[in-house]
Amino acid sequence: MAIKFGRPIELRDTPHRDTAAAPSLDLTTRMRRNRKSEWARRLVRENVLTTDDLIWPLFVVDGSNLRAPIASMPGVDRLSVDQCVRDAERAMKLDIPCIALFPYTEPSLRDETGSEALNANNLVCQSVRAIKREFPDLGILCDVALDPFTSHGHDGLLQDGRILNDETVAILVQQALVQAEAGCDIIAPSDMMDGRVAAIRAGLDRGGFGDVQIMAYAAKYASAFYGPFRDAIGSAKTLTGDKRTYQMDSANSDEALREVELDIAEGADMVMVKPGLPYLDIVRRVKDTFAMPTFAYQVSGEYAMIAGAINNGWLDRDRTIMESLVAFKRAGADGVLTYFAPQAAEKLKAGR
Ligand SMILES: NCc1[nH]cc(CCC(=O)O)c1CC(=O)O
Ligand SMILES: [Mg+2]
Repeated sequence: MAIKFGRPIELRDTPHRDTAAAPSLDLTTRMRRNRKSEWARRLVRENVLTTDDLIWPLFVVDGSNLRAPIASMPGVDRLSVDQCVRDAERAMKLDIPCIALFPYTEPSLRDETGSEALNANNLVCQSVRAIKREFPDLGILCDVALDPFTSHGHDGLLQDGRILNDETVAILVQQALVQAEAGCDIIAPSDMMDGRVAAIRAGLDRGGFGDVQIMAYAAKYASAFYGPFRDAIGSAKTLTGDKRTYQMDSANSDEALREVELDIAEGADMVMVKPGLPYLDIVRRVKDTFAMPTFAYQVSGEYAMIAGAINNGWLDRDRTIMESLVAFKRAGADGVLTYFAPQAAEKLKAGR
């Protein structure tokens, strides 16, 4: 008997037969064959989520040694600067490449024009400096928009019930410069004013920040799913009206391509679609059309829905989180901003 690798070839070549289930349908193709075991599923898996795909948004609040829960985002806290540094350390340990910072501004510091946004020592700038001091290799993304700083909760200047575009852009350029000065790596304009990417790019370049990247919230929809975020930054109660004159209509899709095209032409290095899961069709169109580094934001309301159901025992925690995140990869996203970043990274690092 011929011996190869220690086993009789005749035996090795005997096909495995499941005699108990002799097929009665005459099918050439049976899709289930490739799903028969974990190793076989791994072999044909088309998309994978890794820790490299994650951006973790954090909320900063004044104080020290403080972690203040946010009622509508169970499991997410507002962090004082020192605690923000601790979570930055956690991000480093979990191989999360980048965090995003959002401030809760004291009501007394909010005004009509959002002037605190330009304070080089505001909470965001303090956090960037503190984190960069300890963890220079962690990427930091800062949002550019005025809503955490304005008394009326809008992203731009409000005059006679209208949001001024060009006047707002001039302020956003200053805000971007203040954040770049603090050490921010990625400027992420989330305001949806027209022309802001070009203006910010020019401002950064003039200021000597040619290496600072821009991730444009290019296709950002006027969404009910931002509710918990507005609780977190304290703009929910003060917001007058809604943001439908500058954020996109959720019924539109072609318009997203025009928005993205403009932001790319204006110098965006990366583009974002927001919200996430309800807009995966937009992610796919954007990726297919422009082949740009494309990100999606799984926003606060999406987090609240999933976390709420998990906490009620209605959905399995790990499986739901991982399924929701790989969906972004399947849709063509290169990465996801998600409040589940640490949970997902822990799960990924633990392996299967
Ligand atoms: N312009 C600010 C901004 N940046 C990110 C979000 C939402 C993020 C989330 O819901 O998690 C918002 C809220 C808004 O536009 O009202
Ligand atoms: Mg635009």
